[in-house]
Amino acid sequence: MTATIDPDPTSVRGEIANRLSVRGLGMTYGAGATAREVIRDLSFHVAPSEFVCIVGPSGIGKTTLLRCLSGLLPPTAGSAMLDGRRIDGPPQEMGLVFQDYTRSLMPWLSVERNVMLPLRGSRIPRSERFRRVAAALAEVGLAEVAKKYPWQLSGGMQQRAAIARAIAYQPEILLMDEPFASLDAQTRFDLEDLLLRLRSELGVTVLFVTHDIDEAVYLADRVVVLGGSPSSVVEVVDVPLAHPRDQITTRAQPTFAELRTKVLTQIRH
Ligand SMILES: Nc1ncnc2c1ncn2[C@@H]1O[C@H](COP(=O)(O)OP(=O)(O)OP(=O)(O)O)[C@@H](O)[C@H]1O
Repeated sequence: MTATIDPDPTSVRGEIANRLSVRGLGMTYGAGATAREVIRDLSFHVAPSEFVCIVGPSGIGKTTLLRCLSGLLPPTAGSAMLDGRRIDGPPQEMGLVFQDYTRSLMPWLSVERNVMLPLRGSRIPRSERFRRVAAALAEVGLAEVAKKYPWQLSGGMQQRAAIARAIAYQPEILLMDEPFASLDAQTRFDLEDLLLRLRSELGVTVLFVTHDIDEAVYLADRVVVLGGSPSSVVEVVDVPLAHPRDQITTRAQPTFAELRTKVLTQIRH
């Protein structure tokens, strides 16, 4: 990452309080008569090891926002900062899982080699790389198809391979754009719990976009609701549900239902 230090108002006596901070971010596609302003003056932050979910109606600019945060798309206004440094290229400590997972896997590489890809060129010893890849594939239930090619797998399996690649990289921050959208309910629950475990065991910071309000409430410490056109943050909902969370008992709690209603109300407004 190329980075320039920028004084960060979120700093506390010189210490960085937030991992990610987004300040007054704006994004306009195109210029002149065809310009389309998608995001305006959007601000929020993510603390170290925090799990933040972003929800909002389709087309509101969630993917655009993640592309700006991952350094793939420069915002046209405001800034996105990682540890007080302006993000202006893909940060090394970030792992990404985007919606278009089918395009992110290389068809000429086996599943195992695809998952290994981000580790190539690193100083991690070969044996450790293979260990990490095998562990990540086992976590997402793909150990049996390690030697197959992406085009030999179903859509859901390809999506899990993309998730395994992000896990094997062991990023400090995970940016995920509807990573579980095409998975069956049971696999989805398993992978949600895997993410929560990664956060509690390794302290990974997660920013997670989803259409599924129940998923957002189940996973998050805070849910950021986007709305408006151009979009910005309309509400940030704290999720005080206890950890470890459980797919059955957590979702059955009255607080869970109240939070779901609160988020849904904001989206519908
Ligand atoms: N490269 C681009 N050029 C022009 N407009 C774009 C481009 N990418 C996205 N848009 C527009 O920006 C808006 C926001 O798109 P984006 O994909 O960020 O929304 P989203 O909230 O992620 O949508 P969904 O929930 O349906 O995935 C849409 O109207 C889309 O058409």
